[in-house]
Amino acid sequence: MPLNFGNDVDGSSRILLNEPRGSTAQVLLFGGQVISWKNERREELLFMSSKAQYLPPKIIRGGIPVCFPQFGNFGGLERHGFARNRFWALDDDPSPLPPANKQSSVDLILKSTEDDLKIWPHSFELRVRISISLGKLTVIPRVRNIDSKPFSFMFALRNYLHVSDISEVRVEGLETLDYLDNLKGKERFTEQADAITFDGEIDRVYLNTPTKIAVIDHERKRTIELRKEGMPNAVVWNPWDKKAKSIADMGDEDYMTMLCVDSGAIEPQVLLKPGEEWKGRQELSIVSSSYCSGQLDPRKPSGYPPQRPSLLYISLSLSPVFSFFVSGAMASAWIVDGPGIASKVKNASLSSALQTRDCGASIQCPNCYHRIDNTNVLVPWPGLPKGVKFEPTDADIIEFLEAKCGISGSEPHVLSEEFIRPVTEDVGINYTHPKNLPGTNKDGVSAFFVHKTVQAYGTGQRKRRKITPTCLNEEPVRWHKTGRNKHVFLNGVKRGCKKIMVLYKSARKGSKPEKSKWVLHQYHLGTEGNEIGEYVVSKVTYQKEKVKDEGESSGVRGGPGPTTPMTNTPTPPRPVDGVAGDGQAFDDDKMFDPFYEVVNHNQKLTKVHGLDSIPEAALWSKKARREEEEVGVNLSEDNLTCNESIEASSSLWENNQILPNPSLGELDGFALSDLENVDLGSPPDFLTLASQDSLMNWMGWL
Ligand SMILES: O=P(O)(O)OC[C@H]1O[C@@H](O)[C@H](O)[C@@H](O)[C@@H]1O
Repeated sequence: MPLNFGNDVDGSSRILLNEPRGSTAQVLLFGGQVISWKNERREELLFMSSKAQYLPPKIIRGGIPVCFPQFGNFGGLERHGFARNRFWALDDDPSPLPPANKQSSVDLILKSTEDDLKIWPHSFELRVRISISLGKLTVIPRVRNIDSKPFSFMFALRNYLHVSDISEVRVEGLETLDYLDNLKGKERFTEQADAITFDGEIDRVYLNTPTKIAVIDHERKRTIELRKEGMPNAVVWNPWDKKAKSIADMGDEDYMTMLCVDSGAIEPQVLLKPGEEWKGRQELSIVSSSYCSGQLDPRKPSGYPPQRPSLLYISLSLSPVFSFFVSGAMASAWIVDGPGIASKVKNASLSSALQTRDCGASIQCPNCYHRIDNTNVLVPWPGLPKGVKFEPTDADIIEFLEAKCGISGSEPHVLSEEFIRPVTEDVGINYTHPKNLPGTNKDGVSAFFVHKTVQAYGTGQRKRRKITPTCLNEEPVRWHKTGRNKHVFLNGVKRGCKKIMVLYKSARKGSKPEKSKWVLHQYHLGTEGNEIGEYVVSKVTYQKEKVKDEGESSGVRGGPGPTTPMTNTPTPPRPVDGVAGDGQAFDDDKMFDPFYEVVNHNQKLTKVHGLDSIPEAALWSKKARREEEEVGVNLSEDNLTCNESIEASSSLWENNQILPNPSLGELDGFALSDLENVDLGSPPDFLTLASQDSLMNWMGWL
């Protein structure tokens, strides 16, 4: 396939790279420079100055300029060398690299000219291969010495990253390293901060850096991971306001939305003998909303601040996505050696000292960056601390599903991979009694499963929710949908749906089906009636009696304040279609408004909706109710399910002989108890403690 070219206003060509999911990159022959990289949502990931000039031989401020054969003013040549303001050519012979797939990759070459040799007397060939794949931009630079004498050079890829707000950005992976400070005459310092944050000009060349560096953009909930080979330096540059004003091709406020984190071979320089070739590699990839410190290069030294006793609310490292609540001093309270997380640690090819220090189990508060000290655990494989509860929000689960179904283009969060367990058996979650599911417990801690949509729904339109007893004395039970589906919003956009189901023991003749305390939340992508994606997440919970526990009340409400604010799943705009938010579920006015009685005095409605109808009515907004009154009773698939349950469980009920009692007292109790089940949206601001036993059980299953 031929390369895709676009023409610039100045007549020069830009090469357009694209990959099937829609991400793109643009590359100029001038400077061999990437000037744009967009993800599949067409979001630009690289910064381009608002005053960028495309006027060769002027440099272009933004994208990824190539600095060669010098970086900055580390030598006597023009700043950052001359490669960035030369016209490069397409490289037809990128050997020894195999020919590029031209749809997503381009090979460029810059050869020294007569004029260049006057400035820098070394014959060279500088090549870059630029390729994109889903969520990733790769640059492979090579320098070949075609001279008769050795030469040394510097090389850097200046990555102008586009960030939402520089003061909300953090760079991880450079802590404890030495750097040369360009603002202080290249004096050498040691990085003291746990992570680099920005509140002023910065211009540093970090030495001996690890292969992975993370640029975490809190506001955008996005992390760019920089992986590099052959380039031991990382440069961090932001001119801040004063310097930005002095840079002609930079807008006064541009510094707020940019950060350069460069890969470089600067100090030491690269020495090449005649005929030799140097090769580097850089990958920039988007790591969805979260990132785990422990995943950074394990070779990096880690500093741990002294442990803080007392209560801590923590979230895994860089993102407030997965929430945990931890109680008590943590020194000796680690759950260890579950075959899930811990087995990874065991398998890591690290010394045992490093495994216990930086094994992926280290956990950091996203607000104060306090990292829990796990250096003093007695047992060798730290896992999760005592009392830690995996409690993703609805939005987290939808994000996980998007990643799992390949829709977001990012990898599922590392913890979601650990805790949302895949079920591959033909028998889906819906057909197994929840008490028999692995990892479930009656302590109020939820178990999470991801499984194929077909395993959730069976075949056809009807949703199979009847659970076949596994032994003779087991009662038949069935999931009943309760309440309306709840839309789940990501950044204000409806991206998924949550169905809430309660397990009922099927009714015997003459009695009502008896509600159990098992609750199932089933999440799918898309909107109601337009479900998409191959997978569904099921969250199974046994609702514990609400007993006021000392630990809970002190820890959850009245205890010393956590150091970090809780995850804030953005409150979505109120849906226009009348779906109630969690807050509405407890709105007494709505629960006991006149419409409520109307619904339940309407025999037809009561019969059709059956058990599902009452909490649903309580949850409806008035607007939705009015709409439904106008259009009449809507026989949804859930109504069918109810009919299905009627057939299966009770002939009396089927014959409408045991309608729910429409008296207020009965309805009151009924609605309230069901509403307890209906809540269960995003977790509350402070989570209750999970028992260590339940986690042990869970991890045992893992
Ligand atoms: O304006 P340029 O040449 O792209 O360089 C930008 C900055 O790059 C930094 O690396 C240099 O240390 C600064 O001195 C310089 O201002």
